[in-house]
Amino acid sequence: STTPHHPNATGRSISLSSPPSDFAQKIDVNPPKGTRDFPPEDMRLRNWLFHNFREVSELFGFEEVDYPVLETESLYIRKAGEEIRDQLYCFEDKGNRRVALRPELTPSLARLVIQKGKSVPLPIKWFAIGQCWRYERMTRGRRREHYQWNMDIIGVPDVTGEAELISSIVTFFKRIGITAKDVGFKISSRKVLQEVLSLYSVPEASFAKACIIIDKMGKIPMEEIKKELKLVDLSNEAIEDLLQVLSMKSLTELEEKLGDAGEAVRELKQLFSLAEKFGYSEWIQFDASVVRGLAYYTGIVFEGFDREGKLRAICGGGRYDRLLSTFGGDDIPACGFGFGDAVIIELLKERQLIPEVPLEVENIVCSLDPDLQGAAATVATLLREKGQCVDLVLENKPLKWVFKRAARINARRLILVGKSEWERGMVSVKILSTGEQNQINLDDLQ
Ligand SMILES: CC(=O)Nc1cnc2ccccc2c1
Repeated sequence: STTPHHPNATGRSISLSSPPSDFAQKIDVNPPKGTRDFPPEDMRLRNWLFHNFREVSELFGFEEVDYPVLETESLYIRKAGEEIRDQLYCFEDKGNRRVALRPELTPSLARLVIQKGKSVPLPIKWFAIGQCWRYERMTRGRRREHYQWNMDIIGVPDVTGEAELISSIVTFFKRIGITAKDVGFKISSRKVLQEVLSLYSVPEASFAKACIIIDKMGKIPMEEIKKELKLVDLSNEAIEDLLQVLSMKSLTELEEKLGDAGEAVRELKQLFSLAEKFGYSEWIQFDASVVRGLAYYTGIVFEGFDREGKLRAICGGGRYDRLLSTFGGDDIPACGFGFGDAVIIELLKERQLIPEVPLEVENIVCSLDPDLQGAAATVATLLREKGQCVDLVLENKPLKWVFKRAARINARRLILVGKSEWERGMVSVKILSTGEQNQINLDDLQ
């Protein structure tokens, strides 16, 4: 080139034609606040986790779906005071549209089900694994994105839907080595709340708001809970009664309070009896304090928890029979759950159940002679056409370098293309674990 070159400290030549300021522009190599990169080792663990999500979903006959990470903001505008609404990652795009990065997957599912309408026969059993976003002040230093596994059953009104969903999560836990000693499910129904509030003629509009307030029990002081419940028109009597019911841990106790005629007790009894048939009774318990923090739940709600009580909820879900109709769709019953990718990894670390997911490449192929680079490519292609993984050494490197890389990528075999062998249509194959080395005819290589 014509421009003068002067080696700088690193010995690499700098072309002075570009102004020195170009070199001051070192970008910030970290991802945006609250987000993560997945370098290879982390990506292998994530793939292991998602592979198990997928395998279980397919074991239960569910079909995979996906939606855009960007949705119209109105999909999430609910007036029940949810945290997910306060933290919506929303903005106005260049077409002046109000849009949002999805904070959860269920509204997208509802949108797609309505879009598909009668063309999709019921019951619908869909699953998705998608990245979800929230925007919160970094003061809390919490993550702004996570991946969620969702499974949903649309069109099944009975608690057989919820029983099936819980069975799929139990199946997942078992697959990755988690037992009923490690985690359990707290199960309740929002109909418990509904039936208590109906004793006090609380307006329907207060129901969802009351649920969201009650979901904060244990996270904010009880005085604050009571204050907020008053603000949504609950009388002191109603509040006291409600809090007493929410502390119940047995269905018998609940039945004494509500009687056995209401839907709440009946459905919970049905669910616990189905759990027996599915074989996961030891995993579940009734706990009236479970309401979950999403406004659209209308019936059974459940959450997976770690029995040591160190971690936040592992997963959660329930019945949402009104969501489709609030989006203008038909009155179709639905239930589903969300399972985040963060707490489960914390739990696996706690239990020393994080799997070894090593990089494994069957072969490393290299030529010892610059003139045989093409021959090495031929050998690599031949093996790849047989479905064998090959790391092809792309430059002429000393053997010491090749052995080091072979060890790092966990290669089983080193295929050496040398001049004398190649002339006889042979290559040298070294099994790296034993050191055994043979000369193999190219046609016999597999
Ligand atoms: C533990 C964790 O990462 N939680 C998390 C992270 N990002 C989210 C984003 C949207 C909704 C919920 C979220 C939850």
